[in-house]
Amino acid sequence: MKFPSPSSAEAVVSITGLCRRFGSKTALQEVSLYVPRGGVFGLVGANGAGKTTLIKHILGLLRAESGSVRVFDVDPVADPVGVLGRIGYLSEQPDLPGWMRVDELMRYTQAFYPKWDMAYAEKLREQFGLDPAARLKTLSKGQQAKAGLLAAQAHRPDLLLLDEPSSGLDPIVRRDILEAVIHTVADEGRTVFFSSHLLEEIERVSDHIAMLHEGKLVMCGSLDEIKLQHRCFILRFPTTQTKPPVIAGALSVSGMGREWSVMCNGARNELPARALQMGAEIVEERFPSLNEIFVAHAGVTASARANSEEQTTAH
Ligand SMILES: Nc1ncnc2c1ncn2[C@@H]1O[C@H](COP(=O)(O)OP(=O)(O)OP(=O)(O)O)[C@@H](O)[C@H]1O
Repeated sequence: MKFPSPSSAEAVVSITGLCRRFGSKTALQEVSLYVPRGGVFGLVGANGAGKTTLIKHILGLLRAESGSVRVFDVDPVADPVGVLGRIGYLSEQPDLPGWMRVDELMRYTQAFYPKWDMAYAEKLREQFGLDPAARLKTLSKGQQAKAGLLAAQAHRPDLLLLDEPSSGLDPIVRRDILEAVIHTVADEGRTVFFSSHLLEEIERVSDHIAMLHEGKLVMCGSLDEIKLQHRCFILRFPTTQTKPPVIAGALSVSGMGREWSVMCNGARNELPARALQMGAEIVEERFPSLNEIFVAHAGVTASARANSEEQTTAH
């Protein structure tokens, strides 16, 4: 699947045809995506979709099996110091030294980053309500996530990379973390790359999104464009349809009897005429939620795989 790409000068991350297998398991298959400079880029996908594997390639922790990965137009495996010095990274389970106090963590992390901004770190510490004297192992899961975010953010990285940063946290801590993320972007020219399996979270904070499903990129683009391109129609047929009607341009069709819900991607002007030709009337037209869009695209991938498996078995 091809998606529009900015020029490499505009892209903070530029991934082309990336494939990765672990034994017989394909974790990433021909993934190409471009993260533009500035704004929040949300990577969404169910558990096991390949999000962490993709992030590990951006960090240079995994070498591309095939395809290429460029971060700031540099290969992160060939130049880890050059790339990692400009990235702030927070993983799903931040690996913090439990014996350290919060203020020690701040001084310790400062040693790794020449651009560390202690005044900004202090501001974040206060904003997150972290006691400077508290040992990290005594902090709650939410407080540990905030301490990890502080350490990832206070050197004002060009790219803040967050792998499921709010996984397992309560709604208030999630909100605090997302707000800190949005403020990071308000710092001129900074980019946040944020992975989550929570679509509503991605929808709330992202300007651009990419959707991974079973290692494949099923959609990528600006959130506004994606939402505008998709449309849902409820069609009513004069008679009961015993199987889903085949409508050119439909991404997904669901329903039963006389009423069927049809989602289209880019064919919204043509679809009403096609429905009319089939004798159906449109009883409702609306914008689908991001969740509905994701499910429709994931379903297309699943049925394409089932078809190709059927063809392989037939040969
Ligand atoms: N080191 C590894 N060895 C074997 N299989 C792996 C390894 N790392 C990842 N995988 C497999 O690759 C697939 C993608 O895993 P990945 O962790 O990238 O998904 P994810 O989208 O981040 O999932 P989650 O939301 O659960 O963290 C999974 O099927 C996983 O089991």
